[in-house]
Amino acid sequence: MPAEPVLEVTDLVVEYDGTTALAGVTLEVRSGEVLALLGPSGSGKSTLLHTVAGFLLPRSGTVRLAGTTVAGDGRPVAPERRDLAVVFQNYALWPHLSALDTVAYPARRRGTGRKQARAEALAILDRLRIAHLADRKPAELSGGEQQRVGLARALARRASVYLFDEPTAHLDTHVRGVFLEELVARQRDSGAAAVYATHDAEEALGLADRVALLREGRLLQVGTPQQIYGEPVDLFAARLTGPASVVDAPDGSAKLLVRPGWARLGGDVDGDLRAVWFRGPHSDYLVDSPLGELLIREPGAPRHPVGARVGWTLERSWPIG
Ligand SMILES: Nc1ncnc2c1ncn2[C@@H]1O[C@H](COP(=O)(O)OP(=O)(O)OP(=O)(O)O)[C@@H](O)[C@H]1O
Repeated sequence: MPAEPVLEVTDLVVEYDGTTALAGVTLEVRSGEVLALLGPSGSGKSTLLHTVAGFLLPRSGTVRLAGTTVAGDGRPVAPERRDLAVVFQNYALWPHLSALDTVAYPARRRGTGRKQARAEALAILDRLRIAHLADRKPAELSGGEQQRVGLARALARRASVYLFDEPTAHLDTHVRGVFLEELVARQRDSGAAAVYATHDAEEALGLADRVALLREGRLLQVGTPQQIYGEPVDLFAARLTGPASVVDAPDGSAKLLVRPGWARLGGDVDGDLRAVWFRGPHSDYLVDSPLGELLIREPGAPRHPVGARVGWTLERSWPIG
C-alpha cells in the first residue's frame, strides 16, 4: 500500500448549535484505499463527510488533503476548491442536461473534447447498465435511475478522494453490486482514496480495505474487515458487524464472543434447540446450553427440529469484556 495519506483528520470536533456531533475523531486514508465508516444512525458519519467536504466547519481539529490543511487552521479552503468527488444521498442533477452530458461534464471541465468526453461518459453509463438512458433528462428518470446517473458523474470525476454517503441506499441489490465493483475497480486504477459511509455491515466488510466504527461521534475501532469482525473491541462493536453470541468459557474464566460460523453442531457440549431458521444457503440454530445461548450457522436446510437435544463444539472464539 502506498505510504502517503491523502486525507488526514485530526482531533476533529464538530457541533451543531452546541450539540456535539463529532467528539474528537482522528483518521487517515491513503491513496488507493477504501475506508468504510460504519455506525448506527446519528453516530456522525454524514457530519464527518460534510466536514471533510467543507460544507461544515469544525469547532476544533484539522482536515488535511494531500498534506495541505483545508480546515481548522487559518482560512478554510472552499468546498469547490478541494480535490474531492462527493456522492451524497440526494443527488442534485442539472435539470437541463441529459444523462450523457451530465456524466461527460467532468471530462469537459478538464478540457477533454466533446466527442471524447461523451464516449467516456457512455462507457461509464454502460458499466452502470444505464447506457439506454443516455438521452434522458432528470425529469424523465426514476429516482433510482437518477441516483445511478449521479454515481456515474462521480465516477467520471478524477479526484484524489471520493466521499460516499450511503450512495447505494435506494438501489436494488443487482445494481448495488455492479456499482460497488465499478467503484473498487476505479479505485485500484486511479489510486484515488474513498471514504464510504454506510450502516450496512456486509457492504462495509465486503468493500473496504479498512473499516472505522463510529459511535456517538467517537471512533470505536479502526481495522481491517477481518479484525473488525473477528476481534471487536466490545460487544457494541461486535453487534455492529453481525450476529454475535456471548457464552461462558468452559473453565468459567472469561466471557467469549462467538460468531454464528465459529461453532458447529455435533460435539460434546449439550444443548437444546430453541429455534431454527432456514435462510436459503444456510440455516441458523439457536442453541440453549449450560455455557449460554448461542447462534450456530450451518450450510444447507435444517437438519434438526426445534426442541431437539443436540451436541455442539466451539471452534473459535474471542474474549469479550
Ligand atoms: N443539521 C443538524 N442540526 C442539528 N443536529 C444535527 C444536524 N445534523 C445532524 N445532527 C446531529 O448530529 C449527530 C450526527 O448526525 P449525522 O447525520 O452525522 O449521523 P449519521 O451517522 O450520518 O446518521 P444517518 O446514518 O442517520 O445519516 C446526530 O446526533 C444528529 O442528530
